[in-house]
Amino acid sequence: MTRGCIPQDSPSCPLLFTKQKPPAQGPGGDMSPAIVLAFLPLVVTLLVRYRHHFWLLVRTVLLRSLRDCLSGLRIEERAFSYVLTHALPGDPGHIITTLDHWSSHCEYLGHMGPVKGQVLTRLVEEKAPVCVLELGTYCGYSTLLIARALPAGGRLLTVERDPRTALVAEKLIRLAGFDESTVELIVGSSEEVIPCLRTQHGLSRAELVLLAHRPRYYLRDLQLLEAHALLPAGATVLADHVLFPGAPRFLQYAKSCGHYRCRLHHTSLPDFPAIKDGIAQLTYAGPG
Ligand SMILES: C[S@@+](CC[C@H](N)C(=O)[O-])C[C@H]1O[C@@H](n2cnc3c(N)ncnc32)[C@H](O)[C@@H]1O
Repeated sequence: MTRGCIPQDSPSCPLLFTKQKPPAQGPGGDMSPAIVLAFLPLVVTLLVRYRHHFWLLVRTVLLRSLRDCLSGLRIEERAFSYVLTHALPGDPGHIITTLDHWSSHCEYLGHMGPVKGQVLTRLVEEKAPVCVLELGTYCGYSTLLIARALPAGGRLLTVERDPRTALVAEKLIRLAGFDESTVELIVGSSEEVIPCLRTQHGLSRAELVLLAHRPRYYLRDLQLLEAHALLPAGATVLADHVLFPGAPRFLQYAKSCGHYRCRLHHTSLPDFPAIKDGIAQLTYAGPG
């Protein structure tokens, strides 16, 4: 192998007469093995302590990306194919349990899951809302939970930003047997959709709102709902994932602004009981 440079000990090398700099060391290049060994217990402790988070990362990022590349489909599309071949059309409960089964045994879906699902179902049944608004449809799992618990004549508007995900959710919702008059799927970003809900979708108030899109947008969207007078006094706002990944500014606002009564349902991520999470339940006292 030849390399295109002048050997440094050659008489023609100009560097021979100048003081040579030591070659640059890479990061940690001159680190003694003793220092490396000193950090080893810390690294091992972190790996052991956060092994569940590490495994979650592997399942939701690495394995998912690999399967996306190999199949040419996205996870929601693969989940829908499974539902088509394994679930009973027209039976939302069966479709919901089929998605749970697929997520536990095949690929981690990152949906709400059965434990949080029970909290949601119980609240919808208890509050019997005429109108529900959901932000963050994803594949339609929580949409089906809400839709099947609605009182007769109840209506659900669900908002999904990603058109390809929304296409899957639309098919799943219709497969479960809900028509447009019961469940309307709106494709768009929450911040653009909320100001048009009254004029374009005939929603004057939502007695129950599920925030399930991105925790970092919860506060912004809650304030948008307030500003557009879409929350009647007594309305329930449920917010998923307030502890993991977490919505500290949203919780802080809800607890301190004086307009909400706040309750936290402690749960965990589906299939990861060691990763603690929570659903916040706010009760709106009205603007006064
Ligand atoms: C965690 S998933 C929702 C899970 C779903 N509620 C379930 O359990 O089946 C979040 C979804 O919100 C959507 N999303 C993110 N930001 C959004 C926004 N600003 N407006 C509407 N949808 C959004 C994402 O595309 C994703 O599909």
